[in-house]
Amino acid sequence: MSKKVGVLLINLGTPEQPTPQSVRQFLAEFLSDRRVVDIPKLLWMVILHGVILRIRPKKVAKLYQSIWFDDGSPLMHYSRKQQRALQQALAGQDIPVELAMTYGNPSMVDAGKSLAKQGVEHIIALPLYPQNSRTSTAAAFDSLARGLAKCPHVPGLTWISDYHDHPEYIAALAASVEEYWKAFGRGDHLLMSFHGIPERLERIGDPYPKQCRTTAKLLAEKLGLSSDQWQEAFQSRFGREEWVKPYTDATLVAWGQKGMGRVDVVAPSFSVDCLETLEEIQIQNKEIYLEAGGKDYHYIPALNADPRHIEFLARLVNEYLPFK
Ligand SMILES: C=CC1=C(C)c2cc3[nH]c(cc4nc(cc5[nH]c(cc1n2)c(C)c5CCC(=O)O)C(CCC(=O)O)=C4C)c(C)c3C=C
Ligand SMILES: [Fe+2]
Ligand SMILES: [Fe+2]
Repeated sequence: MSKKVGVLLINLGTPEQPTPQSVRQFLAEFLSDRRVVDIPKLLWMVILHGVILRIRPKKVAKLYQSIWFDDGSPLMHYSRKQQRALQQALAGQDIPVELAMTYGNPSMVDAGKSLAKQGVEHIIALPLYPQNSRTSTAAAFDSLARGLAKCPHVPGLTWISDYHDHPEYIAALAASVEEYWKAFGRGDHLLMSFHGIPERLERIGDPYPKQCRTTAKLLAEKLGLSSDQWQEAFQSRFGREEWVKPYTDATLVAWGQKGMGRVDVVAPSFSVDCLETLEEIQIQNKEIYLEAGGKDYHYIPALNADPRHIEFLARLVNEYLPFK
C-alpha cells in the first residue's frame, strides 16, 4: 500500500508587523497556551492580561523593529526560504512541502488544506525544533491536532519529535561554525546558547535540557574542542521562576569580567534566525559581554536555508518515509 506523502514544516509563529498591536496579538495567543505557561490558569490570565500584555508589546515591538526585514519578520523570511528550498530538494520525489506556525499564520488548517489539494494522504510533520520540549514541540503537536479537528478527515501522520543528536544535523552545525571561522577568524571560546525553559519542567520530565546538553557535547566533539574551549548556556529567561542554568547573559558577564578575549556564539536550538538570535544574542548579549570587559564578540548565524541544512532536512524526511 502506498499513499502520497507531504511534508509539514512547523515553527513557532511571529508577529505580522513590528507594532505593539501585532505583537500583543501574537503574545496573547502564544502565552495563553498551557503548554508554554502552566501556572494556575486564573492567576496567569490575571497576570497576562492585567500586566504583561499591557507593558511587554510596546517594549518588544521596538526590539522587532530593530531586526525587521523588508519582507517581514526574520523568522518568517527564513522559514519561507527553508520551505522553498526543501520543496525543491524533494521535487524529484513528488513530495510537496507546506509551512505552518503553531501560533498565527500560515495556520495549520491552511497548510493542511493545501496539502490535501495536492493529493496528500499522509503528512510527515517536522517541527523545526531540534530538541523536544513540551513548550515548543508538544505545543506544535497540539496546534496541529486543533487544526486537524477542523478538517473533514484525519490523514496518515508521522511525527518527527526531535533530531538533537542526528549525525547530519551535528555535521551541518559544525560545518557552519567552521565556515564562519574560515571567513571571520576564530574566537577563544565558543558559547552554545540554547533557548531556555523553566528548571521545574526538567524536574518533571521535559527532555529538552538533556537533549540540548547532548547536542552541545556532540557539536564540541565534532569541532574537536577541548572542555575549556566551549560551554553551553540557556537564554531568553521569562518570568520570575528559576530557568535551566547556566544562563547565557550571566555567563557572558562572568567571562567579560575575567577579561576574556573573543567569544563566538552559536544557537543550536534555533532552526532559523529570529528575535531571540538577531536581537537578544547578536545585539543585547554582545553589549553585555563588551560592557563587562570582554574584548570581542561574534554571533554565528542559524542554519536557516543553508544548503547543508536543507540536505539534512531532506534526508531526515526520507528516513521517516512511511512507504518504501
Ligand atoms: C514561558 C515562556 C517561554 C517559554 C517556555 C519558551 C520556550 C521556547 N521558545 C522557543 C522559541 C522561540 N521563542 C521566541 C520568542 C519568545 N519566547 C517567549 C517565551 C517563552 N518561550 C516570548 C515571550 C517570546 C517573544 C518575545 C518576547 O516577548 O520576549 C522565538 C522568536 C519569535 C520571533 O518572532 O522571532 C522563538 C523562535 C523554544 C524553542 C522554546 C522551548 C524550547
Ligand atoms: Fe520562546
Ligand atoms: Fe528574548
